[in-house]
Amino acid sequence: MTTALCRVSSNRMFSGNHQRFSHHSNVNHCQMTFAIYQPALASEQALPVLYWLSGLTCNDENFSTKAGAQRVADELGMILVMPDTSPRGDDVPDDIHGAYDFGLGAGFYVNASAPQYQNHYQMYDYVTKELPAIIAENFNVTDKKSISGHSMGGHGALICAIKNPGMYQSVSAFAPITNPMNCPWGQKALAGYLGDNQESWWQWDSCELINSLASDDPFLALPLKVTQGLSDDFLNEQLKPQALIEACEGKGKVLDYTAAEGFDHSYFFISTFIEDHLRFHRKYL
Ligand SMILES: N[C@@H](CCC(=O)N[C@@H](CSC=O)C(=O)NCC(=O)O)C(=O)O
Repeated sequence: MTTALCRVSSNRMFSGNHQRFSHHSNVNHCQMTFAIYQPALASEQALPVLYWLSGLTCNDENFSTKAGAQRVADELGMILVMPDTSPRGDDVPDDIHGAYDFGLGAGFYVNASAPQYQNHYQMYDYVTKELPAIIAENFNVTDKKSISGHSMGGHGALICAIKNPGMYQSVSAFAPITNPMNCPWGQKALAGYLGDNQESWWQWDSCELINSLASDDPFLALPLKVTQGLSDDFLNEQLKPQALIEACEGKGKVLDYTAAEGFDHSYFFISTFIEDHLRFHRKYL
């Protein structure tokens, strides 16, 4: 079924255009907005896509305006697609206290099964199925795609890659929440979106998913890069990079891990390392 796109804005940027579109989402049952950066080269040939998943409190504009990714994407001939982090709208339920770490701006890229959230919070299906189909239908893209993200979105990128062998050429993350079953942000999100019965939680936890992989799982050969600031205020309580390192080691998975001295959790950190990540992905796209 064709999805009607409504152009929200269009700005010339480097050789190409940074644009925002809204559309009805059939999986989230609401209007969604995404951003896309297309180098001018996209008018001559199909280009590969890097999907970027942002973190808590973000919409499509944080990465677009703060990371400085478009200049490098332009040089490398890559399209960037930047979805929102949750469903939106007056009838979309939020955190009951309006907290920043659940509900609006905090969809965690899972498919909710809890009755009060399952109608709208299907962000995993949105970023892995509905949005890629919309992009393929409306833009000049190849079938090559990679995925990256920050914090909640870094974890989102990891689970999308682990759960979809063959879909992505590479995956990377900035300061990802690695083990949501074992940190306050993750426990709150999984309890809220999936319910208190923890039996299904592991299916949305990157470390647990890696632990469950067979020795010949294609994810174990997928290029994976993670950069973590060592002055990140969330490092020990929420992010726990060691859990991911150990999960990868347990499966003999190569992880290109950089511990960046002095960097925090902000977009100052992301903007410093985004070029490294885009060049990393371009090698595989
Ligand atoms: N209370 C803080 C925490 C929110 C925060 O730091 N959000 C990060 C992502 S954290 C994990 O998913 C973020 O990207 N913020 C947006 C930005 O533009 O920096 C707060 O409300 O700031």
